[in-house]
Amino acid sequence: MTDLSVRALTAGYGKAPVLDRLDLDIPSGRLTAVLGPSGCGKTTLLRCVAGFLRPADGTVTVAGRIVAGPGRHVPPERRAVGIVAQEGALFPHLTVARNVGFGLTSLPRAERAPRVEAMLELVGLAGLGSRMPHELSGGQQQRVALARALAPRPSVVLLDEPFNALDTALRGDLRDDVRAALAATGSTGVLVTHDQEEALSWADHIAVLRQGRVAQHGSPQELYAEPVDPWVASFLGDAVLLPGRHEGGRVLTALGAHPLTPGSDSRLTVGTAVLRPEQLQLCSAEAAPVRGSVTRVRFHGHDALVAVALADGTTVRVRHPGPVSVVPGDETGLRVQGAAALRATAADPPGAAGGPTKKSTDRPPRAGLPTG
Ligand SMILES: Nc1ncnc2c1ncn2[C@@H]1O[C@H](COP(=O)(O)OP(=O)(O)OP(=O)(O)O)[C@@H](O)[C@H]1O
Repeated sequence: MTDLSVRALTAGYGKAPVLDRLDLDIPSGRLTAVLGPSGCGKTTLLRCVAGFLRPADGTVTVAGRIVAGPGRHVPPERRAVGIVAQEGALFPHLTVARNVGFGLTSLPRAERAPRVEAMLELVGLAGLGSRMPHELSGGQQQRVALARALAPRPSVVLLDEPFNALDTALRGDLRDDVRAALAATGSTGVLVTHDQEEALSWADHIAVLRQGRVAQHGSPQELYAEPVDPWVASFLGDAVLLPGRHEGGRVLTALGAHPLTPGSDSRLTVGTAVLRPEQLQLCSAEAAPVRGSVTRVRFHGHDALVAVALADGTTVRVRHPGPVSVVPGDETGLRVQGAAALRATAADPPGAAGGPTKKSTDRPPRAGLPTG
């Protein structure tokens, strides 16, 4: 079942559309992250769903009702869509309780105060209804914004990068609490973000946007293990991309022979093999099937990323748990665990990877990694 469905949505601000016949189904009662590089159209999509922007073409359906389509534009307040903006956007002259109760005009007066109190309790702010927004911390303001969005029992809650302005420690806690509040109300949540880690760790479902279209959608696990192409692989976490050849159910790369992931197209004979740096292990050079020379070590606390140049000049990156004893210049052996996905190398549409983009944060796929 789906609470939000978008079909062939085309929208933008000038001649060239930002969203280009975009299709997307958001599963009901789940949390979906809409993830993509800056400028790919995430906020534009959200604005079309919320009703702040009229699409040029296509439809938006919320809880089975078309709210935007040819000749149809339901105003934002009648769409059953709640919104949590980047920085709360609370009404500064209203108390917390009046902010939360703002959308409850259709509720009988006697039921409003209990509903506001229940929402404040849900977001961990019971008893703070009489405060003014400026008397709250940034995290508390975001909680109020969530309570306000949930109060009218919307079909869908849109969260537009709501954790961005908060420091790292607070972000983690608030994310967990927002997740719990959405789950407790059975809400369908849509989080717009460009933070891959946030999407992977927070969402049940991810839709990756690239240049106004959905490049891939599915569970975080599916997308990480079976990215549809090298661009999605690189965008969603670190990837080791190597020329690969399919032979008898295995992929042959400069790192050896690897089983093919179940989602790989077995008819593809050559392409780009996708591995993750945590699948690679350092080992002693003597007995190793593959050897290389360490060119860089980056220590991150919980793990270290080690760049290793292979004999053919390709550089690959290894994620090693905890501290690591090798230093640049050392010879090391490499082992690979698990399966590799094999994807068509030219799967990207023209300009999608490394080509001109409206903003420049699209990360191109890399075959191996640069040294230094
Ligand atoms: N009001 C506007 N008028 C004209 N162009 C706009 C407007 N808003 C956004 N754009 C352009 O539309 C494109 C998509 O913008 P959008 O805000 O949807 O991207 P985004 O994926 O949300 O990016 P970010 O992650 O940086 O917020 C960008 O090229 C942007 O410059």
